[in-house]
Amino acid sequence: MHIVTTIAGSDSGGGAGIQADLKTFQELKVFGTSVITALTAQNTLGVSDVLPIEVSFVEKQLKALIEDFSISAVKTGMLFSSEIIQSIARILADVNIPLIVDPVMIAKGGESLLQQEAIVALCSYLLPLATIVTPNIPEAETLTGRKIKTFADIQDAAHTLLQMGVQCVIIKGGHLTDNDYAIDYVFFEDGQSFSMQSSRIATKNTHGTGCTFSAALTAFIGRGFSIKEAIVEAKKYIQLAITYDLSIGNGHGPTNHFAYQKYKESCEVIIHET
Ligand SMILES: Nc1ncnc2c1ncn2[C@@H]1O[C@H](COP(=O)(O)OP(=O)(O)O)[C@@H](O)[C@H]1O
Ligand SMILES: Cc1ncc(COP(=O)(O)OP(=O)(O)O)c(N)n1
Repeated sequence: MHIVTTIAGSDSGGGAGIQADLKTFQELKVFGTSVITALTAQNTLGVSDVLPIEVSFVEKQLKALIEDFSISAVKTGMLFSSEIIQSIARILADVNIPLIVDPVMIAKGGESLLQQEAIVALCSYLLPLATIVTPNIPEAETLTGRKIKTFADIQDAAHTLLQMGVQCVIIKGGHLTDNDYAIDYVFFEDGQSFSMQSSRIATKNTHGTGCTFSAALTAFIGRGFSIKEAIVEAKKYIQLAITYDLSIGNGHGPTNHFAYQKYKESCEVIIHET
């Protein structure tokens, strides 16, 4: 059994964070373990409060897992503070486990999930350890300090992130809503790149899409897929999870984790080598 770990915040509403990650891990047949960095009081309408976990206790959770399990991939989501980032980076630097960093910053409703001053720590301590980083467009803008409007801007941002020491950058196009397609752009440290295109689903139920995509990626990497295979399969997982979305709650509903195993053979993702 492949064991994977998520280091992230809890979403009481179950659509994002730790809960989305563990549901994805279960569907993709890996054994999920977790390190909780913060509790959020959250539902489909937004985040009403955040309670960060003490740094020493975040460390204890991660050390407990590393001491006992042979972990085949780790992902990070909501990390909240510079102190939490530095402490987990110190521990992860001593183990050789593929690391997927989803640089979660702001919830859909605009509430902050990462303190502003923690962005420097993310770039200095965690990104150099990352196998893959998965920013959406606003996150890529914040990490690189540059506006992204064109494909050339996306390429520039990816190269800046690669220079920070990341091996592979995926800039997700979910926020580029002026397009009939949801296109994600992938760049590797050796200069290779490709884009993945799927049809854009017209729905408001996209709570937790970023968490779910990066969790699927972590599960496939943990199972031993190549980085490219894992990225394409994770794109199929999120495409189907959004296509068969769940209208739960009164705001942005969650994605559907049951869709992938049922419909994966029929899911089309178009790859363009660039
Ligand atoms: N409406 C949509 N239809 C299809 N795919 C989408 C849609 N919205 C987002 N995606 C996909 O979901 C994944 C997560 O992207 P995004 O929503 O940009 O992340 P985040 O939740 O971090 O903002 C990406 O693969 C993106 O292309
Ligand atoms: C606890 C927690 N972690 C992460 C997020 C953000 O999730 P994301 O997948 O980026 O989805 P939306 O916020 O866009 O729905 C979160 N809300 N809570």
